[in-house]
Amino acid sequence: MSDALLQVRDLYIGVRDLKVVRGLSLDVAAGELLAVVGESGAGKSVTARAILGLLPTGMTVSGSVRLDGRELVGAPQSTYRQLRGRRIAFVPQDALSVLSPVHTIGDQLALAIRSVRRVSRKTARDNAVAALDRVGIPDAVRRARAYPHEFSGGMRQRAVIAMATVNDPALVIADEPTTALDPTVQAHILDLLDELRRDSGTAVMLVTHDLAIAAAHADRILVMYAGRHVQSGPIEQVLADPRAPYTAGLIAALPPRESTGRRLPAIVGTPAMPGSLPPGCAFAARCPAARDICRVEEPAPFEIGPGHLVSCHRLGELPGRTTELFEEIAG
Ligand SMILES: Nc1ncnc2c1ncn2[C@@H]1O[C@H](COP(=O)(O)OP(=O)(O)OP(=O)(O)O)[C@@H](O)[C@H]1O
Repeated sequence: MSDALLQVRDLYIGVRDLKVVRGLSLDVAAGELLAVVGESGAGKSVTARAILGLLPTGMTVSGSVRLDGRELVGAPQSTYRQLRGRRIAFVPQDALSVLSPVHTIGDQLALAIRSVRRVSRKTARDNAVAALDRVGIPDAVRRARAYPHEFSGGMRQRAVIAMATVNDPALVIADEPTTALDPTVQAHILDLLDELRRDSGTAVMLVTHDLAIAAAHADRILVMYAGRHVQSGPIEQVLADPRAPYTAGLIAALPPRESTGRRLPAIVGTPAMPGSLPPGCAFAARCPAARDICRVEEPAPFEIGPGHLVSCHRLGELPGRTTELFEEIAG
């Protein structure tokens, strides 16, 4: 059994009669950054929220989620309340959804600190200012007295990261933390997450639809499609050898590094949705390599190298460079 900090096994998430995540397994090791990538509707956000115990009412979870070896599926809300902000923390896309509009940023941080550590108000306040300073908020003493709506989007996201990391969690789950921000601010926030990870050894599970972000920041990657595992492994290996056609299609659609490069088409068609999943591999309808078996049976993850898994029936029969599958479409 792996001794990862976070172990998710055979996770199913349902809403009404639909299964939006189907048999997903993943690990996050201490100190690493796992990027979870896939198109809209792949189930990235609900997976993140299931791990945090933050799914909306009405959604059901089965399988296993272990943090520090402790099972969380089926645990009472009191267990999650104990863990969140201490061992595991959340950075959502929308900072305003986690910041209180009626308290200053400094007060919110000080409260978070005092909920975990027995320190005086003054010490909590000083630590709050230090936390804002650490995430690059200028003039932190003054800014600690401001309310969330007085911050820019980028500064608010920094404040949320300060809040998430102030009690030194082992794992931060960040769900599209930069999607709402302009590209320069995005880069600063991602660099900040890298920096915090380097300085304090916090593991990060980063949910993103942007493969370029994963390529630049992740140690390992998990590619999802229609609630299922497609490919996972060390980032360099997955990028260099995207064995699953869906991964290859995502890579083929990345803008070229040099402006002279030829931009390849994105994967044709629209993502499969939980209400209308075909039998077999959910990607088959969009996959240039699909054969009969793909339309009948769902592929299971197969280990092609240490910690490198691919879910594809055509695994052994594809061209050496799988991105070619998509170049052919380009004509
Ligand atoms: N509160 C909800 N009620 C019903 N269905 C939901 C709810 N939240 C998500 N879903 C459904 O679950 C599936 C997975 O959604 P999820 O948000 O996890 O996808 P995602 O990969 O994060 O995509 P995106 O990048 O668009 O957020 C989708 O089909 C979505 O419609």
